[in-house]
Amino acid sequence: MGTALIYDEEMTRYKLLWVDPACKIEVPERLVVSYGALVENGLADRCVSIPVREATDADILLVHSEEYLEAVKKTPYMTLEELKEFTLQYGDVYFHPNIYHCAKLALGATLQLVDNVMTGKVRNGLALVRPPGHHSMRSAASGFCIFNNVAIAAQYVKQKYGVKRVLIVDWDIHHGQGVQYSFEDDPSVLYFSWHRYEHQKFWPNLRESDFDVVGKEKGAGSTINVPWNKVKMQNSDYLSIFFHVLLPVAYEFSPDLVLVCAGFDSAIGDPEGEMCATPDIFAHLTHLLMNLAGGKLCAVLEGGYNLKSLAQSVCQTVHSLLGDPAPRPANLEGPCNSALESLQCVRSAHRKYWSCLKHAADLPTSDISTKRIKLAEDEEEEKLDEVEKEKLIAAMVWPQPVKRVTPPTRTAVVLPDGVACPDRCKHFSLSEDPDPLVVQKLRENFIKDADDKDAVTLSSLIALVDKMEKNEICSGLALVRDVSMAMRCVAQHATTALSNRVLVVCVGDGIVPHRGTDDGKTLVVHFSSKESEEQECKYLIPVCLKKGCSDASGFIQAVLGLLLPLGYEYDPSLVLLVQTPGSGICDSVWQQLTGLLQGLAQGHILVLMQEDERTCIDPTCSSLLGDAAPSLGQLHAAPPEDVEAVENLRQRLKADWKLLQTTE
Ligand SMILES: CC(O)(O)CCCCCNCCCN
Ligand SMILES: [Zn+2]
Repeated sequence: MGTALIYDEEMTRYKLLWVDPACKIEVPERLVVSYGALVENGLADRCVSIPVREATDADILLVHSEEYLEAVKKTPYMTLEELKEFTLQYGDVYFHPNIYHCAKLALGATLQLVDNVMTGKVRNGLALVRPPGHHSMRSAASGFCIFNNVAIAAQYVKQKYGVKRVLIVDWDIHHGQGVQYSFEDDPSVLYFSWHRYEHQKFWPNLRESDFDVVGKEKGAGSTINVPWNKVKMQNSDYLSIFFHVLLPVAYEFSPDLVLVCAGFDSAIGDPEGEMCATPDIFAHLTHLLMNLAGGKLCAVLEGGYNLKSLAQSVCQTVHSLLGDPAPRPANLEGPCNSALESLQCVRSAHRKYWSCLKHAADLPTSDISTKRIKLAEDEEEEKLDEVEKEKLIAAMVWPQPVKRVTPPTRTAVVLPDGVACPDRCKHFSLSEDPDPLVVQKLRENFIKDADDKDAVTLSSLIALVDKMEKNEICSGLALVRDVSMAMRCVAQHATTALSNRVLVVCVGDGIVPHRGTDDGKTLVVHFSSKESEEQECKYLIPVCLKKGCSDASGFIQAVLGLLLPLGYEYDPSLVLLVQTPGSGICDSVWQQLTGLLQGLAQGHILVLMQEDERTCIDPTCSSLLGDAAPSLGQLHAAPPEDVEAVENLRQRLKADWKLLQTTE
């Protein structure tokens, strides 16, 4: 299934008609450069183009009041003076004779997107719209927003499709208070937002944007606010929040649909956000959400005011929606102290609502709520000259995102004779006889007692890894007689011949390679149900889960809160995913794991399985080909000893692996 792109240039036909410093950044060029970049990069053509429609009154009244709608309906006939007058009653927003029309198109575009995703015409998509929506409230426009596109879309799918649970991820740098107000007592809509806050000093300066506002009555726990109390947040800060707050809760919540308030003012260079996360981070944020809800993800443009980082971030998002491998998450360090403080506060505030956070630490000693009051007092803090600051931010530079080309072959498979090659995959076997030298070396190192068949298989694997290195093949699956031997051989080849870093993920109680773990060339993470005799060290991490990998909840929480942070910080060039017999892992969990790991190593993942594991071939290939993994359904609480085991591991390893930190 494809990716929808919904855009109409009519939405560029309104703009600010008078002087207002607060609104001057919201310009038509935002859409022009975004759509232009998609066309220029050949991305628009790869999407399914869906036409916009005008939202109806009924659509708008799903969230907004009649009196508000009636008032907005009058604006097309107002004079300039009347528009200015009308605008004064709201904050940081402007009206224009054509903005009501455009607001109906923005909402209509959003609803077209959710209709096409919900009816299975497409898997996911992006609605490139303005005016944005997440600040507008039942009876008020706010923050450039007229109608609350995403909040209405959530009500719309609940009403029209009987959707039980909707996750809204708001990665715009402003708090979408309009969305929060719409669902604060509604447990069926989980609203997650991070936002520049600076202890309530940043717009919209609301007390209810802080981490301790979690929703009301039945909705308690279904509002997650992550305040950024400092600027210059980086990729590591954003990923830490995904790994240790959003993803664990999202998997426990198990939404039927994911809506994204896709604001890109959280990217570097933006005058509003003043953050330092690079556009390619949106490749990962998108990818990490794409295995939820069976892949049903609707991204709707909110903010983004640096025309260069906006266009790049939009392209990164669409690349990922199309299933293109993400660029490697280069040189991540740990979250900064301020981000850690927010992370700990949010996890602590939600401890009692989400079993995945049950073991979260208490509020940090330096309780940041007191800072809120103190800082609010000394308002006259020196304000950097606005113009100077804007010049500095506009002068920010960052590396051009790497080109994301999908290799000619997406997935190659090495199978025993007589096993059919799954469709869409390419059967891989050695074109010519194995190089005698290579075989000789293999014999010496790995296959003393094995027969010639092994030699051919191992030579095929080496050839396959070489083609992945050259980006001729993206990913691979091999069914082999002896997974441990194959694992050691591939790891050895990849680290020596190709001088790469290899992340080896072992699932099941097989044997793990000890080689390479001391010099950091290999990082081995081994999930099993048995206490390991292996000596834990920085690069050899045994994860012992009571029920092994058979308990979906315990396992997926270990993947999200432990394996992904390790993998992203390690940043391998190849991922080796090995399933040893008796792992007990079920297909859908295995597919989630395979899907999530493809965010690493530019998607270069080689899966090794025992040759008699025939049933796993199709689900594994489906995931390697970029199909979304099936939803795991609502997860019950993980076995307490597993949550504890992962928590203890994190505490022990966080000195070496900064992305594992969850407390100051
Ligand atoms: C969609 C959105 O969240 O990006 C809208 C942001 C509105 C910002 C209002 N204040 C602007 C102050 C200018 N320095
Ligand atoms: Zn914003």
